[in-house]
Amino acid sequence: AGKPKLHYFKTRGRMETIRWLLAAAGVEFEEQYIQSKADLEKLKKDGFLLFQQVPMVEIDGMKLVQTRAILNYIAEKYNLGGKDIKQRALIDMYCEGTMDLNEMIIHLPFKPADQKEKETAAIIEKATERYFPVYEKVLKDHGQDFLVGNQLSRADIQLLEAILATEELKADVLSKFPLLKALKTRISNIPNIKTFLQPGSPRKSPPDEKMIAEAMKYLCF
Ligand SMILES: N[C@@H](CCC(=O)N[C@@H](CS(=O)(=O)O)C(=O)NCC(=O)O)C(=O)O
Repeated sequence: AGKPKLHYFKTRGRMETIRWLLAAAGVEFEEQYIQSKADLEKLKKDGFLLFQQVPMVEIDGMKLVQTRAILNYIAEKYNLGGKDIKQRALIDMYCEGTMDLNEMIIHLPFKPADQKEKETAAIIEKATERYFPVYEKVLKDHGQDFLVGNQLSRADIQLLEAILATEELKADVLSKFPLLKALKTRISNIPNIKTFLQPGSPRKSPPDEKMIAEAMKYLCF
């Protein structure tokens, strides 16, 4: 089978975590950017979008949609989903938490300008009062280099993505979380992830005003 092909906008949005997992697994992928309403309508008309939505990933002869389903497939295929049913349950719990935080962050740019400051403060509050304390305690109690078992899983990768996105909102957000700081350094230095964090990789930059205005034209948030 050829390389996976990702169908989405040239933005982070819901596709960015999929890019992270594929990159961490060392899997090269192609991207077909949706750059107009017509592009999206064509995918829908051609019957490629099961629920008329993107992300859509062409992989192993399938056209997968639904972000979680795509992430689950990639994690399973590339051994990032845990070794047994209990590890899988922990990984699912931790990933749902980081996806809840990440969901707030990806919707922030679409909030009205006069609500941005309040919304950003709410995200920082949730990150530092609800989410990061959980992962800090997990690392403390688990006593390993990774959140689950003693090997890299999607839980570590998705947490790193959420940490970096939160730091873009407030650079010192990890100031009270030494174990998360150490995890960030460890995971960022894993070769495939280090490469993904270098300029020129498929990693997308934070959304800018122009991108948002464009996306608003054909997205219904
Ligand atoms: N539950 C879906 C939601 C997908 C979704 O809402 N996609 C939006 C684009 S984005 O919000 O992910 O940027 C879409 O295709 N909207 C077009 C439409 O719904 O017609 C998932 O997780 O993939």
